[in-house]
Amino acid sequence: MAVYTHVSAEALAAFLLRFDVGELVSVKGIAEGVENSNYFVETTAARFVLTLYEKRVAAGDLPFFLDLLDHVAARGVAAPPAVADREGRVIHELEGRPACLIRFLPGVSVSHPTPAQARAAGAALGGLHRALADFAGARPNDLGLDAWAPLLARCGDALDGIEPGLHAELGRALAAVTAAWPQGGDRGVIHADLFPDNVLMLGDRVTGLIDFYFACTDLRLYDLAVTHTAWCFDAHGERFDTGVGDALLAGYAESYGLTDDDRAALPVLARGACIRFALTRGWDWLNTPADALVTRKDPLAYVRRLHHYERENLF
Ligand SMILES: Nc1ncnc2c1ncn2[C@@H]1O[C@H](COP(=O)(O)OP(=O)(O)OP(=O)(O)O)[C@@H](O)[C@H]1O
Ligand SMILES: N[C@@H](CCO)C(=O)O
Repeated sequence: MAVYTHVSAEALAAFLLRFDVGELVSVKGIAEGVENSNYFVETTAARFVLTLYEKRVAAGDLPFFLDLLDHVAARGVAAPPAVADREGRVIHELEGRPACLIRFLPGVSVSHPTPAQARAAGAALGGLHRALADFAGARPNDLGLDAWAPLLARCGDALDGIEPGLHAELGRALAAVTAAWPQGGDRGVIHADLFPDNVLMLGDRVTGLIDFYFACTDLRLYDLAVTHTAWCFDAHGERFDTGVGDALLAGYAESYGLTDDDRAALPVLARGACIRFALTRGWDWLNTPADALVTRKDPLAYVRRLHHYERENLF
């Protein structure tokens, strides 16, 4: 579930009066997502998503995220900008939380992407990178390479309760990745979490890129590596789909370009991405009660992906 903060109908109707968006017709909590509270809101004029930012999104980062959405939406990326109220404000407070009214985008997230859908997603990521090339904002990646060793230490030996030897295994993998990490390379603002659940599609067409709340400044190709880890395996990380992987890269190459040097950098970046998600999932696994309403994501599904990238070059 992802409705942590309840918004009463009265509070919502009063909130909407600040905007030029007609009157409230219906509201419904959105079950998907784990970070924020989200509601579908329908008014007499249009449909919106109301997001109340919970503890993982720092209020101080909101201007960066909202500027980013505006910037890329203005350049034709299907990303949902926040709606300004009559006084031009986009960040509000509702039920004690920072809140934004976001434009609704059509489409659904696919669970088992086909090559055609992966190609479209790769092209959309390339389009996003083109649109971000002249974006002036910056935000450090607090879940980037430098954060992984401290996070591994914070998880500690408790990781071995998930799978015996996991702490040492991730330590070894991290040492190898750190030693091989690219020294240079094109940096910029990236999405950093473009999983299939953050891409809305109708058929083979991308209709929306959402959930930019991990966006940060890092190596541009790390974004493609993250996307590759998220799109090209079954949910357990057991089976790599070559057709989907090739299509994702082809879509990106058509849209942004992909040199031989880029391809050569991707394997280590993908191993790093696997460590990132194994660690954040591991941390959540160890710190979320098993009976919590939020579904915990399996860290081992990312350890299995890591093994694939360690065994062979998938690029
Ligand atoms: N602009 C939008 N238009 C249409 N649907 C949206 C929009 N934004 C979010 N959604 C819907 O709300 C769901 C949750 O949104 P989102 O992924 O941003 O939540 P979150 O709690 O921040 O996420 P996560 O757990 O993925 O980090 C999405 O899966 C999608 O169904
Ligand atoms: N997309 C991430 C959650 C947000 O970082 C995961 O699947 O682990």
